[in-house]
Amino acid sequence: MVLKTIEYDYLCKIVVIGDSGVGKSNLLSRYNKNEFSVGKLSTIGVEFSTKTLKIDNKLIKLQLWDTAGQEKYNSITESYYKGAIGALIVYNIADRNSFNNLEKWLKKFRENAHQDYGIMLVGNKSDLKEYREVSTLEGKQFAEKHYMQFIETSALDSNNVETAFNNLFNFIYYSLFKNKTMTLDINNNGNNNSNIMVGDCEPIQFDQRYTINKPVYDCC
Ligand SMILES: Nc1nc2c(ncn2[C@@H]2O[C@H](COP(=O)(O)OP(=O)(O)OP(=O)(O)O)[C@@H](O)[C@H]2O)c(=O)[nH]1
Repeated sequence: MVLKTIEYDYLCKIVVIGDSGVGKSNLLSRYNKNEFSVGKLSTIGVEFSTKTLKIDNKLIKLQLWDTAGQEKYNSITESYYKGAIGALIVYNIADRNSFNNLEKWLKKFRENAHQDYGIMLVGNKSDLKEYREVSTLEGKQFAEKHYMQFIETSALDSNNVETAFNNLFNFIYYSLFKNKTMTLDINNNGNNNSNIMVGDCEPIQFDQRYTINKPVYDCC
């Protein structure tokens, strides 16, 4: 008999999307390994990493899919959204074009992902202050209009990188398991939980481990 070790209670797939060069791979390597690289080659297709978090005594394994931003990979990367329940949509605050393309990325995600349980809009390269082309207010307003959280980060100097990922995971976790009312922490004031209002229903029941694909979502 083979005894299988339970490595996690739930597996969640999250994609990182946005134009080529906005810093998706570096945000992930900063978050996962505290590393930053200059001149790394563009991602080909997709790369992924995993992270396991313990929340409310549950082990949540996160699969973070780093997709290629280059147009030529568009048709294949869309297939990688399958089963995803959350996303970080990234633009570069010093590149107006990458901001103008956000609607396109959002549409692709909402059309191809399993479900939208949470999206974090990330304005990366906040260290490039003197080259800024997109104001913080524009970022916030876009996020509010499209029901996303918002944060500005720098993979270069690490500013807000951990907060961006952690706030998104918190948001998704509570949307999935507690079915609560939430207000978005658009200002990201640093306290991950202060904006979360817990509803009074039971956690959603799943019929097996890795069942994020078919959530029973009628508890309230
Ligand atoms: N100044 C600054 N440069 C950054 C930052 N993040 C990434 N970069 C640089 O931007 C370039 C592109 O970064 P990547 O992380 O490869 O971008 P990507 O979005 O993964 O690109 P694709 O793989 O082509 O989709 C690299 O030269 C990085 O060093 C940042 O926060 N600040």
